Amino acid sequence: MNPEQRIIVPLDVPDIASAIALVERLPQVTFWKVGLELFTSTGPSILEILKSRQKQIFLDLKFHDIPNTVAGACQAAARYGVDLLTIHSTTGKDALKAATEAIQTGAAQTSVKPPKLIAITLLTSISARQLAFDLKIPLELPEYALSMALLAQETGLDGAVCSPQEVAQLRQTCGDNFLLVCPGVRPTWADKGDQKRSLTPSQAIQAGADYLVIGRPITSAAEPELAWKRICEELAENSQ
Ligand SMILES: O=C(O)c1cc(=O)[nH]c(=O)n1[C@@H]1O[C@H](COP(=O)(O)O)[C@@H](O)[C@H]1O
Repeated sequence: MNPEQRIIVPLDVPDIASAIALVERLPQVTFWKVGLELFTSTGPSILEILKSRQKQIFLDLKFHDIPNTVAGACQAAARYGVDLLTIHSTTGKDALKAATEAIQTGAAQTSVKPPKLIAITLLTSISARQLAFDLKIPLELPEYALSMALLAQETGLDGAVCSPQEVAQLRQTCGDNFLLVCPGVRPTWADKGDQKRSLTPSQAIQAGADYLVIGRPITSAAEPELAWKRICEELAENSQ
């Protein structure tokens, strides 16, 4: 895979017109993420639009509910024929297991490939301090993120979403066949915004990420195509 194909750009926009405008402005992007904002606003029509343009789709709905509800949602999502789908590790073993079974059922109903189901370990907007003092988790952050990834792996999920700061450890422990997707990635020249545990795109790839989710550094740039190009050039330079 060339470095550009490792970048997933989120369509974090409020409506379908803005989503189409962004997709048309960045024709080089092969992998788009549809998340809570856009899917809640447009429903599945945006997925059909992306598919008609031969794009890969990360449907990032971050499911978090009881096993029965999560299974129903996963089954429905898998019918769309998307490439990646998210669920929180903290739904627990029963819900994760139910989800892995449900995506097979859903995909079979529409004769599509099941999505890769990946687990959120710990949102990249949470700092070590917030984990300890707000969420009252009595573990060091890297240990917590790793335990959430291992829970997902043991339950049969395809991979995990983690911050670039934890990806090396997860790669080492979970092995090469476990898909690792890193949001919270920031080039040196971009604002961190609400991301708390970031590294640069090159650092994240070198640490073992399969895919990077990079949003605002590209989508909020005055000229998104130039920001995209700059990131791709930095990745290419550092992959030699
Ligand atoms: O699942 C995700 O993609 C995700 C998980 C996570 O822990 N942190 C995180 O930022 N994301 C998503 O990654 C994207 C990051 O966007 P930027 O911060 O603009 O680069 C957003 O669409 C988030 O919803």
